[in-house]
Amino acid sequence: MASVRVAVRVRPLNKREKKSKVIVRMKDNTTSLVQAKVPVRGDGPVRVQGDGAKTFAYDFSYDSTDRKSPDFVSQKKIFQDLGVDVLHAAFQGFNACVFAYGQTSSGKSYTMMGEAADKGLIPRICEGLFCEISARNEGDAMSFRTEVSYLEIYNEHVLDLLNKRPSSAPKGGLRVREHPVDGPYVESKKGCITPVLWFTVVESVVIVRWLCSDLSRHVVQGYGDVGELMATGNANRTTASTGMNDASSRSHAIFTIHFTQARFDSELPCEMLSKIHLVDLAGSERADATRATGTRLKEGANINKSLVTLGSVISALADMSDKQATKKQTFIPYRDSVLTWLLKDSLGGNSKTIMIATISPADVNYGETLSTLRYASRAKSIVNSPTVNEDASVKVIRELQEEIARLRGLLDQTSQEVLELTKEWTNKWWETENILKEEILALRKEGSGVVLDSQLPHLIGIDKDLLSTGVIIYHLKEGRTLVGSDEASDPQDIALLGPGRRGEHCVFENRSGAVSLIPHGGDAPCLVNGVEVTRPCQLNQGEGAERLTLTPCIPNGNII
Ligand SMILES: Nc1ncnc2c1ncn2[C@@H]1O[C@H](COP(=O)(O)OP(=O)(O)OP(=O)(O)O)[C@@H](O)[C@H]1O
Repeated sequence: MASVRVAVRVRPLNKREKKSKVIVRMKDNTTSLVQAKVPVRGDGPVRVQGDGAKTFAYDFSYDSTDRKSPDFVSQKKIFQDLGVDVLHAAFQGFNACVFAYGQTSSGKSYTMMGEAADKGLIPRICEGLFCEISARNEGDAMSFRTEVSYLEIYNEHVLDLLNKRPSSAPKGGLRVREHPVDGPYVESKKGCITPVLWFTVVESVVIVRWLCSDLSRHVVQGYGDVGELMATGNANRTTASTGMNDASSRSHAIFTIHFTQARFDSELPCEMLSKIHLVDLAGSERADATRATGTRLKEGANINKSLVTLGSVISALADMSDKQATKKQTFIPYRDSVLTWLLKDSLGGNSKTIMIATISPADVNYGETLSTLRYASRAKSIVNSPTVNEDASVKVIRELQEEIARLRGLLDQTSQEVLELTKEWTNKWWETENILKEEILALRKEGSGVVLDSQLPHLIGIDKDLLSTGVIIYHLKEGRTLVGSDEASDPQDIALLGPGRRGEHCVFENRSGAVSLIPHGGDAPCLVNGVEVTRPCQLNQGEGAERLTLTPCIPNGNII
């Protein structure tokens, strides 16, 4: 979201205003209209207006009344404040718009186009654009393309200022249509859209698009090209001498720079398109002040009509921003004039927009100046929603590439997990197999039970607790297997735990599979099938296995 930024500029008194009083004061970013005693026209008797100073705050207040004053604001300063921001926005891929608004002869054309000796914002922005392009061309692998178009809206008709051949201009002017994504554009009156093949070359890759606009677009390579086109367009623009201005613009003029940047970013195509609209509006005028008749009067009426619509659009957008909290929808009358329709994106849409309100310093223009300042103040509340304009197909390619990369990552991660799980499982499998092999023990399922097959004589320790599932197998190795606790002087093969254990409890002697129990006697009782033995005795294995009780430590032990 970005609010429309508003600057107010006051020009010097002109020769028609030499007897007038200066009623505009500027301090920092505020503009004040001081008390004026001027006759106000109306149906009734002439009144004198002057109800105290009115002060407004803007983003910038530019005092250009007196070149000798230390506060004088030059064309250069205005470019530095506003034009540089427009260029930043364009290089970031945003649309931008600067429009000059104000009564006739207040200095709109001077601010936007300027004079040969004192260039205005449009030529300075173009110069700055090419300066920045050549600086960037040296650094990165970015490719730039700049095209310009220049149109005027004269008596509600759109005319191409760069292609004014009578044969090419449809009667009634070019028509404005609206693209669902790109917004309003200009096409031919007949409704047939002439496609134009458009391409950019980035590192030998050609990106091709069809453009559908009958408004001519001119590829420019440097400021020299733009300068020529500007001169052609300005010469073609409808101007006339009026009672207020010797060279009054009788049309609204829109100079548009279509700026495209293309490059490969980590092997992905990246293309940004920015539209910079630089608008010099015709000025509002009073027929009595301009002394217009005939054609000039009709022009003035059309100019005023479209400016009234512009005012309504600004008002509605400002209302909408105020109501934002209540989320109420407001109807914006964009289509009520060609001007507001073409500027739809710039006003409340996808653009970073700046309004320059130009005013006269003279008391005779009090009413018009106050009205301009009020409009400018309203415009400050307009909130736009600029977004970086990426080429749609390039955007899809990038999104798909990103999706592929994401899925690849996921696949790699899953494969790694599968590998690890397989390895873990294989290791376990081999460990179990080895244990089984080592102990020459096989598990065999028979009926509802499990049979332990072992070729070595062994003891099975069964827990006294019937619910316990713990079964321990002790293999009796060839030779002697010592049974006792850790209190014995020699380390014991089978360790007894619990109270009443003796250091050396008994010995199992295995001689080629024949196992004998050798008790130590005394207070280390050994029971075979419940009968205490005090001398060595042979034990059976398999079916006739004995039940041993080595009190109290191996609670029950069977030798199989
Ligand atoms: N800041 C300024 N410094 C010096 N002269 C200026 C300035 N602004 C305007 N002027 C002069 O005032 C006159 C009227 O200015 P300009 O033609 O720019 O007004 P405008 O608002 O575009 O008028 P219109 O709406 O009738 O086209 C011109 O002669 C111009 O040179």
